[in-house]
Amino acid sequence: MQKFSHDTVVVLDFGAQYSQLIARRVRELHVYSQIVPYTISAEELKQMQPKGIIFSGGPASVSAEGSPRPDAAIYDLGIPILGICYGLQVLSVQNGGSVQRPEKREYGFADLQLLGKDSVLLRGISENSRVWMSHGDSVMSIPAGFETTGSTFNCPYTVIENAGKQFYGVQFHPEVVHSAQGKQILSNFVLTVCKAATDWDMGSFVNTAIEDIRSKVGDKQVLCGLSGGVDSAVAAVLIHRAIGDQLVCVFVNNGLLRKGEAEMVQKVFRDNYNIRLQYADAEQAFLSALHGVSEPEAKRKIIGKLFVDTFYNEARNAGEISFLAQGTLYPDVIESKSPSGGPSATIKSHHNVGGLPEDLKWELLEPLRELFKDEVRQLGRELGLPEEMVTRHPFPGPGLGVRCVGEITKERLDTLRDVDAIFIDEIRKAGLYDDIWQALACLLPVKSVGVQGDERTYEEVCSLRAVTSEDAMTADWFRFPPEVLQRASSRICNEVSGVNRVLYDITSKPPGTIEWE
Ligand SMILES: Nc1ncnc2c1ncn2[C@@H]1O[C@H](COP(=O)(O)OP(=O)(O)OP(=O)(O)O)[C@@H](O)[C@H]1O
Ligand SMILES: O=c1[nH]c(=O)c2[nH+]cn([C@@H]3O[C@H](COP(=O)(O)O)[C@@H](O)[C@H]3O)c2[nH]1
Ligand SMILES: NC(=O)CC[C@H](N)C(=O)O
Ligand SMILES: [Mg+2]
Repeated sequence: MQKFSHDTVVVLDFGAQYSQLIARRVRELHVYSQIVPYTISAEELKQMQPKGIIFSGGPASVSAEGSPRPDAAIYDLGIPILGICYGLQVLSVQNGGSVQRPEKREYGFADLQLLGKDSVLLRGISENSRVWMSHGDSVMSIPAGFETTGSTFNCPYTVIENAGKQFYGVQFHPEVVHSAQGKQILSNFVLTVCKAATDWDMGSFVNTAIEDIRSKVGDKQVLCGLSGGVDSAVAAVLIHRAIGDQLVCVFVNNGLLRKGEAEMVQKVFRDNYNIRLQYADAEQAFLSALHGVSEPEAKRKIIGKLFVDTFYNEARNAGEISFLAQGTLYPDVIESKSPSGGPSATIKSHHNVGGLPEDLKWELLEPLRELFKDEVRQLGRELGLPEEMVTRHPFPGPGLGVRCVGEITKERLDTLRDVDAIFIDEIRKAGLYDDIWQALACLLPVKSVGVQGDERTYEEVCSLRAVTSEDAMTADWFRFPPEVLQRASSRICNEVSGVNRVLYDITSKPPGTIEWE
């Protein structure tokens, strides 16, 4: 590991769903941040010379045997540390404090009481500031040299510190928006305690990313899966800036695309960019492999593998390929598996992460892997991508395959394409497209009885979904004016043959996910 080129705060990942959110909050302060696995040695960290270290939360209990511990020599590096939740607990235990699981767990909101001590970490924080908790274990005694600066009703040691050593710990999660002054606390740590320089922005991300891509790729060839979505478009333009014609893009028509999409994507790219683009018509291969499959993870694995097979096929016409580039973002990674191979839970295998074959014969090039969607949009603007491209709703690689709930057939896909097109059209006509993070339609594996023109019908049911979100990690259902849903519903039943019932999905994430499968 080399020294970072910017002042950096590293996040030691203990498997929290929120690790990358911590990094992103630090970047919002214009300080570079990167996640590293908790297993990193103190020696490696020393070489990287971070200005500060944040210990993330994590699902384990510090009292459990084999629970994750950082290298204890980290405490001798003289680098400021902030422990969050599990991070606080591990910091306490390794320095001589104790942690136990009390009867009462604490999930949700709490009011932070300040204990009247002058704490740099708590500067500007108000009495009873709302904080968000999610823990079963609690610190029961703090290490020698530490003092408590904040508490809550259920948790006496909510904020602890050893100001001399610049070690801090908080039991709540300052990185989530529900902690009202969380940003201020992170800013106090990063800017005041660590004194990190605020020299990071998307412009410097572009320069660093271009340098990284050049040094990784050398004079080799890269194949990039281009979907027409914002992530792969940004990745392709960024990589093209770095290595020019060593890049070839492949757009796969997997038969699971939306109405008119294949034509549209090719046109936008051929009209606007001078990037080599190959079109792969793989509809038959995808549909026959998916025939009779309805289990979501099985579908995802099949689709992931077929994407790669298609890329291999296309590579034959593209020269000697060494890298597969994808527009993978952080939320794709965290839901599929822990970024550091650590202990977080698998929610679903995103086709471009958990769905990739283990013996992929090319190296991966994923320059956006650490970023969230809104950061990628910012980057797209920085790179001059057209606004309609930058603001497009996300569309998953497995496409309508995971929206045709149950069995996938060409006929059901065509029906779904028509439903989707009407829904999106009505959203655009109502001027709501940009207020919504993502809108989608699913076809459900049930039929319902209806009456049309005095005749009994027994046909498919579709479900419409629209959500608001910041980063796809959590989402809420969009509150439509009723007339928009009404227009969409009557147009769908009138214009799409084979559908006689329309539902609107009012599930947030969690407990739902955005896609149905
Ligand atoms: N039809 C496709 N052809 C080629 N590559 C694809 C296709 N669909 C997805 N991919 C690859 O998988 C990656 C992940 O897909 P994902 O949908 O997350 O990103 P995206 O399509 O680029 O952007 P968005 O999230 O806005 O839809 C893409 O960046 C791209 O590399
Ligand atoms: O490229 C992708 N490949 C996938 O396999 C995949 N699965 C979900 N998504 C998109 O990710 C976001 C979060 O989706 P979920 O709440 O359904 O997990 C939403 O924006 C989903 O559309 C995918 N994107
Ligand atoms: N969110 C967390 O980091 C939780 C820490 C630990 N697993 C607990 O339940 O207390
Ligand atoms: Mg997409």
